[in-house]
Amino acid sequence: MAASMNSQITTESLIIRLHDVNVVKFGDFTLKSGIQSPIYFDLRVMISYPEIMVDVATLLWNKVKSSSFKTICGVPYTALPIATLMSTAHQIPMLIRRKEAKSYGTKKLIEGIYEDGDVCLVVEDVVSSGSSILETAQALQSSGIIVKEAVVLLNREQGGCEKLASEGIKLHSIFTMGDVLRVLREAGKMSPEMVERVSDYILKNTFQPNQLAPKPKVLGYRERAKLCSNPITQRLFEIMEKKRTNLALSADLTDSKQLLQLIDKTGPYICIVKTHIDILEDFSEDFIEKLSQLASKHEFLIFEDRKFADIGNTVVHQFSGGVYHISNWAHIINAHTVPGAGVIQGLKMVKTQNGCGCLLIAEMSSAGNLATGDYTQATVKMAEENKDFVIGFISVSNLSPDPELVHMTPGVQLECGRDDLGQQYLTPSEVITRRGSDVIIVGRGIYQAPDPAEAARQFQVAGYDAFVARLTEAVIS
Ligand SMILES: O=c1ccn([C@@H]2O[C@H](COP(=O)(O)O)[C@@H](O)[C@H]2O)c(=O)[nH]1
Repeated sequence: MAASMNSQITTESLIIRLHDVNVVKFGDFTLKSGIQSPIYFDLRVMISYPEIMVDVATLLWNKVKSSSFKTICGVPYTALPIATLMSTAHQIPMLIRRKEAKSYGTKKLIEGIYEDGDVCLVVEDVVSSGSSILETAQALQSSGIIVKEAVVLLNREQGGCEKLASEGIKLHSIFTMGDVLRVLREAGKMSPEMVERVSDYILKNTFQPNQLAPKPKVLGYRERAKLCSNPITQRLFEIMEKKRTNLALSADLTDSKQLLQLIDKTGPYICIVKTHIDILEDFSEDFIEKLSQLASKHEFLIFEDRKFADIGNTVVHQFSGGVYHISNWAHIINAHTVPGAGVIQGLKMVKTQNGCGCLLIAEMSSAGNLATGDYTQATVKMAEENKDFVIGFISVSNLSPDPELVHMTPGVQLECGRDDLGQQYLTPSEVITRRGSDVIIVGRGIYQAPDPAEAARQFQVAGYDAFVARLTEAVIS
């Protein structure tokens, strides 16, 4: 490793200082790709140590100063302040990539001044699979900016460099995982056993250039059922296995007689009936009794799509009381996380008839919805912290590798498209095979079809085939 231009900073001394301020952590960590790692570099800690930030920015700059670029762009968020330091110290204009395009105003993905064909250097803190650098590079490229090089503090040596090279991006790094292990071992800050454990992990967890990230193992429904501690998810996966279906019927009719007929006809093909009980014109206790009888007859769970979204105290009453007494009959409910964790605590307090699991609405299918980015991530965290009651997500993608958390996706039809009010449709194979969701939720695609039972059968086959394709792909890759 070379000493930097600033004679005070060597990469060795920087590694030791990063270790001493707790940037390097040992344990069991889940990386962005979903795989486990015994070592984690939390470089966000650096912002509390300005002198380290300046040294990192200096080292990065020295590494690339002979390259040719007109602007620099940090991968959000940790690399943003580092890129800012490089920009101000060397008077190189900076660009910022938005994680989501604004839905108002300029709707820009890239902030800052640039012209078509400008060359931009991407700055990042750590690279493992290379996917974060690639996301930023692709956003820049889609705005007409050329990305040929990226610079990173730590290359974890898990295939990111090769992946970026295969996409035409040359990666420069200050140090590698091998350097970290050597320096920390020589300084007596890492035991030989831990060095061996990490080296072994790196050897076994290298990303292939044609793979954005190693796919976590795809489990069958029977295996998932066995892994679930919550009786509702256990039961759901058992039904999915037995009936070979991942189809939830969104039973959005307003007449109870027609609704019961629809459910009876489609019952053999579904694992869940999703209701909006408050749209029924003629709700009665008798309807609930008949719905529960159909649930036993056809073996499906009842999901009331009430979307609780109030403070804990209020949702207690909404769930247990009022006209509908949802807690007496629903197996599954759902909640928005906008009120904070109190909504989960409130719902969890209610005594239920069937035991009840809650899905958190982490993403939505409708155009322009705000359940994205940090909101989605915070929702995933809430789910992981409340697994005694939260059984998964309403989402349009796979958000957690945890086999106990189930993903259910609305906005599904046999062809992609949209309705006039912002609903956006994906196909079963997009949702299940490519995006890794578990359950397709289908409403109008079934109940507005000329023959709803036949439509349900088609969705059952399409959804299940899509799952088998995901299993098969996982085995082959
Ligand atoms: O993000 C969401 C959350 C819930 N829904 C509900 O799913 C069904 C979809 O019905 P389709 O007729 O298949 O469009 C409906 O009950 C929504 O309230 C959703 O669509 N998107």
